[in-house]
Amino acid sequence: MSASAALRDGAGAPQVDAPTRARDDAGAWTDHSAGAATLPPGAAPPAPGVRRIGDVILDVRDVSLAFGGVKALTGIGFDVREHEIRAIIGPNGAGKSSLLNCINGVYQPQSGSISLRGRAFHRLDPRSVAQMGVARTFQNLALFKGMSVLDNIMAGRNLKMRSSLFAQAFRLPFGWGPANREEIAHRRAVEEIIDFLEIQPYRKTPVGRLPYGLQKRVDLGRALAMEPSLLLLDEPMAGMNVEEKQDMSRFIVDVNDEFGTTMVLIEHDMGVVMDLCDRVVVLDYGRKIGDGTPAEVRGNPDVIRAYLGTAH
Ligand SMILES: Nc1ncnc2c1ncn2[C@@H]1O[C@H](COP(=O)(O)OP(=O)(O)OP(=O)(O)O)[C@@H](O)[C@H]1O
Repeated sequence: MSASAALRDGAGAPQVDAPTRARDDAGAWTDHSAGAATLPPGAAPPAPGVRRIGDVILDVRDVSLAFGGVKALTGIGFDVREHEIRAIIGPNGAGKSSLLNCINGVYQPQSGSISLRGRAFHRLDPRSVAQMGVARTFQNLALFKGMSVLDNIMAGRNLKMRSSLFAQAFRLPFGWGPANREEIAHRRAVEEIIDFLEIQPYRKTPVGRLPYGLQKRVDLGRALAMEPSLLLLDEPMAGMNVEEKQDMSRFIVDVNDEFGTTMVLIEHDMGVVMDLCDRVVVLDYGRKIGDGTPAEVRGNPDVIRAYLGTAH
């Protein structure tokens, strides 16, 4: 199926099953679990634990970024609301990764502003942005392939560890001392993530020996270990087969439901985008050409033209 057909039909190739509950095109809540009913737009979610879209937490205003003569982003503005799943889509080279890299502090835009809960990111490095609660997964995985699943996720916990390297290096024996107590608490948190992502059988397996889909799940676990309030997912389904995509879709919905984590994801599979996301930003040649619900974006002539390749 062509990209334009996928966009029109809201289906990627291959199609991924819808998660257990989602919003329909009119913004109504739909719970696909047994006995669930569709609520009118704006109505309260159907059950406790199901997310409520809140106020704007990430505000991107008029962001421009150039690499020499290449304008990667021009005057981009959009917002993300608490508990929302937001997608960034666009053809290759549209500027999606550059935008994510601006949001997590890897790139400093030449103009514009980005703020999280009213706090501007200006000139903040990636570590400081991470300390503000922004975590990220990577298109090409950022895992230590020779280390176990457990140790990789533990490494993601690093930012939350308070005791100094000195204290960790000179632990007191028999489990005493703050560094030991802290490590026990962090290990417990990591084990909970491993249970949540259903990767217990692989906890001691070196990540490099796992199938690609499971490695992507470990990368998600590494990011979750930071307990982020905003999670940036760079092509979480890239390179996956249908079954792996279904699993990852379910975990994204579950993370959003159970932890209330707000998410921004870059994704090429239109079926995934249309099923999972509340609102979609569309980029093309570094400019924003669409922004709205999946239904709005799907019917936007500029977006259709960009995907047909006739917009330029
Ligand atoms: N570090 C860099 N140095 C120079 N040019 C860059 C750099 N990063 C991105 N670009 C350019 O900026 C533009 C946007 O690239 P970007 O990777 O953000 O697009 P994308 O939408 O993520 O593409 P894809 O879907 O192929 O990953 C492209 O023209 C790219 O060549």
